[in-house]
Amino acid sequence: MTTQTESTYPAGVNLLAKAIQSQLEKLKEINFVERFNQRDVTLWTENKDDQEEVAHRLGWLDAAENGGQTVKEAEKLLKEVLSEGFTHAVVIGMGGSSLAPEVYSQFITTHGEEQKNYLVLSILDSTSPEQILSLQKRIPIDKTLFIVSSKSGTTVEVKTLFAYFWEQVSQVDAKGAGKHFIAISDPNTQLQKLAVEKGFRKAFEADPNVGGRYSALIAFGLVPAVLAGYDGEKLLKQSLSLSSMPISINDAGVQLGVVLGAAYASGRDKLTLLADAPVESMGSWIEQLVAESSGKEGKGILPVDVEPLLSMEDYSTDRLIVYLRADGHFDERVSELTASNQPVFTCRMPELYDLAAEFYRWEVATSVACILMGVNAFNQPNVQESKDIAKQMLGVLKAGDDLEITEPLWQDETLALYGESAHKHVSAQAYLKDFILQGKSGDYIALNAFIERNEDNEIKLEELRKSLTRATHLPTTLGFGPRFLHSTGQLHKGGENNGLYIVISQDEAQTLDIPGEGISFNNLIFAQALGDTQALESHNRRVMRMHFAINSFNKTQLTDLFRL
Ligand SMILES: O=P(O)(O)OC[C@H]1O[C@](O)(CO)[C@@H](O)[C@@H]1O
Repeated sequence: MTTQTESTYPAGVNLLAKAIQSQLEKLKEINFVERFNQRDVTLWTENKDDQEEVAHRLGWLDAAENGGQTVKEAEKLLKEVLSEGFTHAVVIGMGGSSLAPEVYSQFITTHGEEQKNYLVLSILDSTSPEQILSLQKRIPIDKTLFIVSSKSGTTVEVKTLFAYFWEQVSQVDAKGAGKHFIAISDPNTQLQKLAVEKGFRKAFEADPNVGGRYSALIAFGLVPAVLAGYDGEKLLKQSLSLSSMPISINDAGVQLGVVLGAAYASGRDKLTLLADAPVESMGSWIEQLVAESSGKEGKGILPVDVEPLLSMEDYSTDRLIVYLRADGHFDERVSELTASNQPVFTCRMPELYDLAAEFYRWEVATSVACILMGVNAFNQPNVQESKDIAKQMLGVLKAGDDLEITEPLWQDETLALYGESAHKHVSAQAYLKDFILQGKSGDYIALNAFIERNEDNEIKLEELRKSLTRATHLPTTLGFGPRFLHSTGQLHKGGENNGLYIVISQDEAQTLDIPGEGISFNNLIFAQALGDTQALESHNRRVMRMHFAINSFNKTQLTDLFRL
């Protein structure tokens, strides 16, 4: 085994040198390298049942070696659909089943010269009626291939979005609807059965020994990547360049994992991601991987993704900055951050196919950081809670009953506020100010918005993030629901109790029914917002829900509401 000292680490993290050294000693003490190479599941948990699960979650270590057949089948599929005139593809999936495809899709469009035979790939991971309809407007439905992706095959968003698009496709091609759909799922799931029943064009079986968030280099990532124009063999080869076992203490993934662990041990638990535009989506993928893997048992690394650029004095001292560098746009900013005493680690991705190695680096890094933190990187014990509450609410709505909603703290014709307050106030501003000013050093503010994820809403919420940090010096996060429930949702409930959660829900202008369910997507997204709010409350989190009337969110100046 090679020994390593902190001096082999990049200068950007010199500030963490002592902590890095002590994490390296910790790894040596536990005989990490040998045990990792033997796939010793006790590295992650002492619980026997959990160890059994971990044993079925390490398949990602062999993904690059085993992916050849999937790539061949995906290439054959691409040829076939192109020859039949298909031009577009849409991934219907959540979390691990959709975030890597989003990264693949974004990065290749910035390398147009490498994209020869391909389908225009979009991702649908929302139950917002507006978002579903706006995607539908952007695709020629008769020339679109729907990729229904779900490891478990039972995820509610995937099932309902499939039902909707199956009906839409059937209206233009009643007999041949199945030809517009493929499935990616573990063997023998409900989704695999559905694919047979409905005559899907193809169903890919994913490796069941790989968890959702570690699936970028198996069928869930590879099939959409090939359809988007990547050379699948090249992706696998690039990933192999980093992933050939046995692992060593000097490997890029181990190094990043040690930095994450050292930052966490030094109280820098806010992993601030700075990403160049071509790889901006990589931030969401890392967010899920790191938050869902580490955020449990009162611990966790909080990814702070797509944060608006702040003045140097607004960056709190609980941060580690990681720069995802594709074109060097943020080089100057990185110098400024380093000069103002922030540790910065840079991941370089100048070439398209660097992506594959980068996915692998982060998978190793996350699993190593979790060992150092003493948490199991491969389970998500709190994800089910919001889903259960939402399911129970949908049962109530299906039975034709009304949901029981607590009295608002405050209400006018555009907005209602729900939460707890020690004081009575006469304005929404005063309640919101009280809520935010509970924040103290080490806390963060999370905006959990169950609305359409589009540019206008992103800009609006970005402005709010900026003004919240300016006033409080706290980091902010932004998650669109239900997408974030499959990502940071685990950490919100299972991690440290240091978040202030602002849940945003709204009445949407248009109603969109879910075929065969007797309820609408409007009901579903609302139940998901309420379900998550209640799950957060049950963990004694500080939560304020803002519910907007139809069209009111668009018209409200959020920074006026939050006058701090
Ligand atoms: O692929 P599935 O089974 O639909 O799950 C989607 C996502 O949901 C989660 O299980 C948790 O919400 C993620 O870990 C996973 O990536």
